[in-house]
Amino acid sequence: MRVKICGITQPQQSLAIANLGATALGFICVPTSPRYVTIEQIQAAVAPLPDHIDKIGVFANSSILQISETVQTSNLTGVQLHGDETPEFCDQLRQILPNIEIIKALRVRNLQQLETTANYIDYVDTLLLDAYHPQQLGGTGKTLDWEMLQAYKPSRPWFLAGGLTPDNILTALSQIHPDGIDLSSGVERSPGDKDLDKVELLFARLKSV
Ligand SMILES: O=C(O)c1ccccc1NCC(=O)[C@H](O)[C@H](O)COP(=O)(O)O
Repeated sequence: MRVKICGITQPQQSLAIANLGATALGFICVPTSPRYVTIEQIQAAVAPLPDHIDKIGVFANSSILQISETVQTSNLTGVQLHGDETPEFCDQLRQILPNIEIIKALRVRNLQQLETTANYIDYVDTLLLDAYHPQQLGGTGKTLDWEMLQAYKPSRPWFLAGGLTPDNILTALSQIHPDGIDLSSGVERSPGDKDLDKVELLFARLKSV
């Protein structure tokens, strides 16, 4: 299973988290986020990482130009679209960045919204389901309604996100079977400052899955 740790801000934590078992690291390119990182910070965090680690830039309602410039200058391998990007936008981005993984994040609060994820299937590589929050786009620590996701089987790989922690991860995975999981605030001391003990505990617990 893929495990993405999101909201990395400190270059020295990036390799440490990869060495603990993360398969993907996420860098927040949303200026309003407390986890926002500049292109220079992403470059420093990405530089020591081995090739097999996915390096994902997280954007929300950015322009195609902004995204493609950041991807190219930061050596990212994927983008996560965490705003209100349409399927058409994902399609256009695919034309510009054909070899980059496109992950569409959807903030889901009910079954009707869950069904709209089908609109993206033809235009993205991966889906990511996050919790809805009225003021914040991501990193909220809020969990989704896991019961609603028990029968969710899209024809694209998908990540479960939203309020996952070392303490609730096994409960979540006993109920639902995503292709990957994404954690941010559940393995932090404060926004952007990852707690390596919590990350280690997470991977120790995942060994039993
Ligand atoms: O983390 C942020 O601050 C953020 C801000 C704006 C858009 C997206 C953001 N994070 C996206 C992520 O991938 C988080 O990992 C995801 O929302 C889960 O967060 P958490 O509930 O804290 O595990």
